[in-house]
Amino acid sequence: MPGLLTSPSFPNDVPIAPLHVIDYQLLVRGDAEEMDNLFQAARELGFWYLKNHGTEEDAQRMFSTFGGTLDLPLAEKMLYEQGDSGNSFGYKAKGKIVTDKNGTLDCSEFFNVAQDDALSWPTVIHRDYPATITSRMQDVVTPFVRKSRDINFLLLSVFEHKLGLPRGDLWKLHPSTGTCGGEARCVKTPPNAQQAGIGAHSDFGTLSLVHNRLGGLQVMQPGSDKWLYIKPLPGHIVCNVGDALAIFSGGILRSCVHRVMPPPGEQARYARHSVAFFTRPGDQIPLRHLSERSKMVSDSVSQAPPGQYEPGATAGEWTSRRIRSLRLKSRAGWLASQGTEHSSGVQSQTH
Ligand SMILES: O=C(O)CCC(=O)C(=O)O
Ligand SMILES: [Fe+2]
Repeated sequence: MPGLLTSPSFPNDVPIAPLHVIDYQLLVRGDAEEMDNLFQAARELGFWYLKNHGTEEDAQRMFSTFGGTLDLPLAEKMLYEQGDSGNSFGYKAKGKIVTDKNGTLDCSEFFNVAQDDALSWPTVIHRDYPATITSRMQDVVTPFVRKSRDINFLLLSVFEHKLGLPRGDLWKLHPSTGTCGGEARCVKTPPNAQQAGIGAHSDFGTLSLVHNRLGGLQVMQPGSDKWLYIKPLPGHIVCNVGDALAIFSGGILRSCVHRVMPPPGEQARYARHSVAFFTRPGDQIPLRHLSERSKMVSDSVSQAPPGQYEPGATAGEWTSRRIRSLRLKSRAGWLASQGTEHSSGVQSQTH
């Protein structure tokens, strides 16, 4: 599959975001310095690389499984289209989402598989998927989802500790009973694209794990108006904080605006695939800062405008509202889909 190649190599004349590299194995061992590094990365930019995570082969199998699915004829993929009701699971066709305030439509397609469906397989919780996915659910998708979720839970335990929250406080917002919006995704953008694959947005979940082969992912540092590329590093996951975790932490952890542009330099001639896993809170969990549980969070909330970290919705309601707005294909939808980063002045959406 040519689109999965890492060559031609990433050019060295484009601006690159200076992300911290976090060693997962050091976190597993409870290394205090690495925990500090992770906390610093999540507070500053909300993006970091993760190495030694042990899921590289699982991710490679996801690229093949989902890459093959996205290569199916359009009519077949459309049988699984997510629709306009605010549901994220299934297929998102090209041109369904606005990427900027002028109403420019996106050129990316994705396939999303619900964490709930992967973990309960063969019991269906949300929806059905094409045979290219169901035939690999047990040996590819479910292990990827389970391992990615475990990684995020370890990262959350570090954040609990560093935020002064009681142990388990962030975990329990992601219960294993009931439904949640967590999902695995593969994004594909065509070769020689002339517009954004995914417009500026912040992720609306808790934590995202992104496996990149070709470049194109860009992030904007808080207080800057410049886009910086995130250079794919072999064997490294790009991790980022989503809006829900920014809200729970009263803004201490940053959910930063990012987008997907055509790959830089010679890489632009190829189709680009990425594989991601999104941890999202349980659908019934109220999205609200945890200031009653941590003095650090309460101090942060007390300095923010009233209501900033209290959108007045459950995680499930909020996610579906955002997706519905994104698909309105209008300037109004674009504005309504903005997440916690609206305060930065960047015109962003949430995904
Ligand atoms: O494709 C990527 O590198 C990132 C995708 C992304 O930001 C998203 O799906 O929310
Ligand atoms: Fe994203």
